[in-house]
Amino acid sequence: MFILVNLKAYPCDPIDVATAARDVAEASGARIAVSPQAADIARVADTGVETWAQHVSPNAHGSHTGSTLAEAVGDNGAEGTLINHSEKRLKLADVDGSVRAAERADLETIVCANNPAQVGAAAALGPDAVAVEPPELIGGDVSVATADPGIVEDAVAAAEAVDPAVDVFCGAGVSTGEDVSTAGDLGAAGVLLASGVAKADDPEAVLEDLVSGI
Ligand SMILES: O=C(CO)COP(=O)(O)O
Repeated sequence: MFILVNLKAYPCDPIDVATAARDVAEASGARIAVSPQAADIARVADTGVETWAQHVSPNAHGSHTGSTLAEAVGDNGAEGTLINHSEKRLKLADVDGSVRAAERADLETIVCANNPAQVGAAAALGPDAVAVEPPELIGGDVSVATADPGIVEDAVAAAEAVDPAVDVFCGAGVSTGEDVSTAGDLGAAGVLLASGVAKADDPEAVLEDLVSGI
């Protein structure tokens, strides 16, 4: 199970979380990545933790003011990127363009989706993975795998029907090792989470609990 911690725009210290994630990953052998604000990618990557962008733009180099260029993200130490997060929705053509931009920059990709139908559409674009995150459960206290196990199972089936090579993640409300374990039992290859770590008083303790569920 891959654990990806999305820091969104939460007011946590990205270096504190990155250092904790690096240490827990090294001690446990678990794969843990941190996805900070684009402006923080280089210094988060410098801690040695696996670093992901929260978004890359569909455009290549050129006259695109305000874009998050995939090549720049990669040059600053990111190994992968989320695309089409629920809080950063893109048009279908731009999801495709962002996946292609990430591929050109050698970034691993996870395309997020609201539901199993969107998971199927996202899988057809050929990312490395897709993630199902019901928007109504994001930021809540109950894990998607507990609140709606069927949506995870249906997402796994939807991706499998389109492209068995595409892994399926789930996210929303994940905060404990038990949540990680339940997600794995439903067929997820990993989890995305944010508030459980970013808002924690002791992110390292939460991460240690999370990896206990792998
Ligand atoms: O959006 C998410 C991860 O990308 C999930 O957020 P929460 O873990 O806060 O529910």
